Amino acid sequence: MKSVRDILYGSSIKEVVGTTATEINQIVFDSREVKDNDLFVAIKGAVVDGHNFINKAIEKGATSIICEEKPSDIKNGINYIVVDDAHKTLSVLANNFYDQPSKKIKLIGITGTNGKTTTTTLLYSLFMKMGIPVGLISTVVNKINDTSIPTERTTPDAVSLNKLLAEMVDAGCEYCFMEVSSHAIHQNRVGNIYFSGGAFTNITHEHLDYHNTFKEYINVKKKFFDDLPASAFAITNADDKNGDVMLQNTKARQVTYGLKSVAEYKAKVVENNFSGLVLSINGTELYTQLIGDFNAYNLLLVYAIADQLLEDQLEVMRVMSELKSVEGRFEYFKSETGVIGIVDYAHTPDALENVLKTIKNIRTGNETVFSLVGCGGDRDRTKRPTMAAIGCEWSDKLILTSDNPRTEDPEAIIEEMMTGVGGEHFKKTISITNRKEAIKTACSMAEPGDIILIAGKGHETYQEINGVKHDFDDLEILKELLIKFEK
Ligand SMILES: CC(=O)N[C@H]1[C@@H](OP(=O)(O)OP(=O)(O)OC[C@H]2O[C@@H](n3ccc(=O)[nH]c3=O)[C@H](O)[C@@H]2O)O[C@H](CO)[C@@H](O)[C@@H]1O[C@H](C)C(=O)N[C@@H](C)C(=O)N[C@H](CCC(=O)O)C(=O)O
Ligand SMILES: Nc1ncnc2c1ncn2[C@@H]1O[C@H](COP(=O)(O)OP(=O)(O)OP(=O)(O)O)[C@@H](O)[C@H]1O
Ligand SMILES: N[C@H](CCC[C@H](N)C(=O)O)C(=O)O
Ligand SMILES: [Mg+2]
Repeated sequence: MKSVRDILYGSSIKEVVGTTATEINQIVFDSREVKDNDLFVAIKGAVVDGHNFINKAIEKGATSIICEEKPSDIKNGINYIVVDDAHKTLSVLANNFYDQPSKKIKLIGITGTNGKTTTTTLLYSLFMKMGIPVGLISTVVNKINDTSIPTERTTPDAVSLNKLLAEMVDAGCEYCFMEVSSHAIHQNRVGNIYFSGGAFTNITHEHLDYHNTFKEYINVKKKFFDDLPASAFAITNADDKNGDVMLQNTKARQVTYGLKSVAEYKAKVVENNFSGLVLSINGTELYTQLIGDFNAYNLLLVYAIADQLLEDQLEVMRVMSELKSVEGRFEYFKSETGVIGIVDYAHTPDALENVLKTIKNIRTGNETVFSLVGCGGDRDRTKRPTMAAIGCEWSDKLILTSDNPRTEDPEAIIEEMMTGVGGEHFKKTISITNRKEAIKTACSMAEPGDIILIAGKGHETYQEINGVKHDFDDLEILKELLIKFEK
């Protein structure tokens, strides 16, 4: 058991009412999860203020409270520790409670708008195939060696993150590959975490509902690199307009990769078709089963990181050629009559454009490309017209439909998307609110050889409507309907 004092080490305290000698069971920041002898941290959130739940937490058994403002009704026998910034303090407490697990594992964090899940998952698979014990923290799933742990978010909160890292350390993992979302950097979920390496994929329009401006979004990502220690490496994409900005103030050792610019890790696409990508990396050819120009960047980054960590480059390349596409990331299949169905998690304008350009590059000629595109509710609204505009520019037939409407009216979301469709494209665009009906329509219209892209939900196995998650799996539905409509 640890006392409050034991885990406060490294935080700045304004005032203590009561004592810090009390032993605690767990650190909790949601009053609904408090149990006997827990420490409750009151956080001012985006929606509500955790300070309003202090008394609820005490009723449920909390004996110590971390807060930014001392409540007016101080309860007897309860300890109140007043701090400047509860979010920051939470990360200090979590690191100390689990004995700084990030210092006992080689933790590599990958940030950027697109490509985090793909690169972290490929690295995890590569290291597993090479027989190295490893952990993964990603949007799709968390892994401790072979064991899967379900995940709700891309980057866990500070307490869950440290707990997970401690479990990886106990299981003997030498490395962990982790997605670092901009929300997580901004909310200090990765505060005080010790990274051995950091990498940047790219930055484009996303999450401007949360970060307000693109500049603010860039600065949040940059902070991750500013905070890396001198002993770490920091790898950036030299082809991205903001790639060098990321490393401007980092203390870490700087490394670059790119396809177009001068870089330490340099690749050229030798072949790109439906059987895979062939790359030449620093002069050596790499055959892979992954498809698409954007995966050339992902594979190059995977190689660069593996090269920073391991000795045997040829073995790394050999095993990389065995890697399969990541769940919901350009996952494709061909029906018996030759219709190609692709499911991809492209839910940003840049990702959608990349996927559609990739399809254009590898199509052979006269086939029709059907795209099914939606935008999530309660998320960045400014991307809606852009996603629709990209959809009609790069496909022959565009079906606008629902993604996860969440609490919004799905038809209103589609109407906002429609404002991005120019008059000249009206003829090729249709709106079908029901996602399953939309997939059905594409399948019924497709002729042998045509290509259907279902974008936006990738690996997700649900559709969230009004707070309820209904079973929904794009790939499963697409396969089932394509067979039904086989001509
Ligand atoms: C905008 C955002 O990121 N919000 C996250 C944030 O919420 P918040 O602190 O603003 O929470 P709040 O609801 O205002 O509540 C404030 C505090 O009161 C507490 N509370 C609340 C109610 C109650 O009854 N009792 C109580 O104690 C809450 O636990 C919280 O500590 O902290 C919470 C705890 O960690 C998260 O659950 C919540 O994620 C929400 C659900 C979310 O959807 N986040 C998404 C946008 C997100 O983080 N996405 C990124 C990646 C996106 C990408 O990859 O593209 C991710 O890393 O997953
Ligand atoms: N390097 C890349 N550059 C541009 N687009 C990419 C890249 N890699 C993947 N994509 C596209 O972006 C989509 C999301 O990829 P991925 O899940 O790897 O990104 P992510 O950064 O983890 O996203 P999220 O922020 O949602 O967790 C893919 O389905 C693909 O369409
Ligand atoms: N990590 C992203 C995923 C978006 C996926 C898309 N299907 C949607 O629901 O908008 C988010 O939570 O914003
Ligand atoms: Mg991800």
